[in-house]
Amino acid sequence: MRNHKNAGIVLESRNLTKRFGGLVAVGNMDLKVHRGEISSLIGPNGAGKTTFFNVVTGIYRPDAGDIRFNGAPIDGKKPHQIVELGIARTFQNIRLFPNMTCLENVMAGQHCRGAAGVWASIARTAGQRTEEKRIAAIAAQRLEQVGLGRLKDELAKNIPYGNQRMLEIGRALATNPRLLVLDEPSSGLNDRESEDLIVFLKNLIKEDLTILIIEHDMNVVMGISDWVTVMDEGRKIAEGTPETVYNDQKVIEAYLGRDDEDEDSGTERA
Ligand SMILES: Nc1ncnc2c1ncn2[C@@H]1O[C@H](COP(=O)(O)OP(=O)(O)OP(=O)(O)O)[C@@H](O)[C@H]1O
Repeated sequence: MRNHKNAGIVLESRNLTKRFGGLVAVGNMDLKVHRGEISSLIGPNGAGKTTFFNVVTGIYRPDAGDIRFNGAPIDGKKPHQIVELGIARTFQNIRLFPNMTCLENVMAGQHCRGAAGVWASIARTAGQRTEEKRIAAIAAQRLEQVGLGRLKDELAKNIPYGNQRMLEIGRALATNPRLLVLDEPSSGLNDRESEDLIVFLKNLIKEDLTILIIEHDMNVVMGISDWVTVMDEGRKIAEGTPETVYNDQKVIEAYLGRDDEDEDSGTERA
């Protein structure tokens, strides 16, 4: 049985389906994310994980099924509305503004949340200057939190890759989310950076935050997750504690492919 840290369900999808033409990228996905936990979504390439995230964060409308955030339906809402409701995300391929400073990148995250929008803020009308200062102060705090305070005036394109990943997380945090959705945050990080990321994320959930993460690195998955859901070919094929899932035959087969390879090599999947 699952031993929940907290009984509340932050995010729930029921029968969620997204098709691309004849391809069922996500099919009848039921998923529950519990408050204050780190839930991982794993599965082989093309399993439908990012598509699931894209539906949750409003990039795609689902073809069927529904999604609830804190009990209220969110399917069909626009990405900025979903941010306003308290879901922030990062992307598999880093999406920063390369020619803006680190501080400006994090500030942009908050502007996306505000009613005025980023373009109005860039225009810097008199009435917005105070707001601008407030936003800069919050952004500076978030930069410190992700360990990049000293780089605030550097252009995003000039900082190391691992720092860019943390900058994206800082930008997401600046929207003050209740649920942080991270698409392969350890991708491209070295072992040391991945370990630091695990510690960082574990500390984050102590702040009453919930995390849903797509992750390929099994060391990260095992080290971080309270609960793991496994997708393959658009479907949920398993869920449970990291240990349960890691030893699940269906999961081992999904990672190895469905040919009759050496069965002992199941422990090598990652
Ligand atoms: N915009 C799109 N148009 C058509 N097909 C798409 C689109 N996005 C994803 N797909 C297809 O949907 C399926 C699921 O893709 P998705 O990117 O969600 O998988 P994934 O589990 O995130 O994979 P990976 O781990 O490689 O990122 C794949 O077959 C993919 O080719």
